[in-house]
Amino acid sequence: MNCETKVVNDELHRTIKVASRSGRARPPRTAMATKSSLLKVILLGDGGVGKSSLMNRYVTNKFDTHLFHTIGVEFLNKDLEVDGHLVTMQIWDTAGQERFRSLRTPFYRGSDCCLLTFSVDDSQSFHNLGNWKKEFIYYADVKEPESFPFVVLGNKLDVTERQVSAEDALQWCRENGDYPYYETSAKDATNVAAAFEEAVRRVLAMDERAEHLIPTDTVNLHRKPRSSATCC
Ligand SMILES: Nc1nc2c(ncn2[C@@H]2O[C@H](COP(=O)(O)OP(=O)(O)OP(=O)(O)O)[C@@H](O)[C@H]2O)c(=O)[nH]1
Repeated sequence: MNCETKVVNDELHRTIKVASRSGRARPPRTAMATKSSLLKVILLGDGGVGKSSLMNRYVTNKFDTHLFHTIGVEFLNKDLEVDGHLVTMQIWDTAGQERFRSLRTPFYRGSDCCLLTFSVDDSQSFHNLGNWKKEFIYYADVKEPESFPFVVLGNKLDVTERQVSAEDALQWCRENGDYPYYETSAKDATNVAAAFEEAVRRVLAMDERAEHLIPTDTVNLHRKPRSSATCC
């Protein structure tokens, strides 16, 4: 793959695990931060739907018609500014083929957003979205799946023969958690940046909500004092 791509080793995996955690356990990023925050965004979906191509298109603006299947995981970083927030998006591309399952699942933990990807010319890849979501929630150990930010991508929009309609995809998104849906083409770059930026917006919105939930230790001033026990 591209020379910027880093094949993840165990040492790096440990570092990433310490840096972030799923289930929104870490403190929220400050609004309008001057320092860049690190966001881990993971691409999941069947083999061949175009996950590596989407990542490469977004980060390097290149497209390759003859990509090898990903084995395990790879990632690329991209710095960007979204709505005044500086972020470094760490995009994790995973192997979609079933035979590489055990090589990809250890890297789900710590993801801030999951991009569930299918190809609009492959109905099976669309029907498998639910399985990808389940696999992610289980291995990432997501504590609150209902509020976890998923974004759905229907890739290969440039192909002429579709097997999945936009209506069906939108319905799946509505019924499974009201997820944003983007139809993309890694080949001609349609909507690729918009989809990744939406992932960042979803994460930042989660953080802002978390900031408003300030836990307070309250004392009930109206509670009757317990009658003092008689001594001896
Ligand atoms: N026409 C078209 N082809 C695409 C598009 N995106 C990817 N492809 C092609 O689809 C094939 C598979 O793309 P990959 O990016 O390797 O797919 P993947 O999901 O990463 O596959 P795995 O690594 O096996 O999980 C390649 O031949 C790409 O050139 C697209 O938007 N349009």
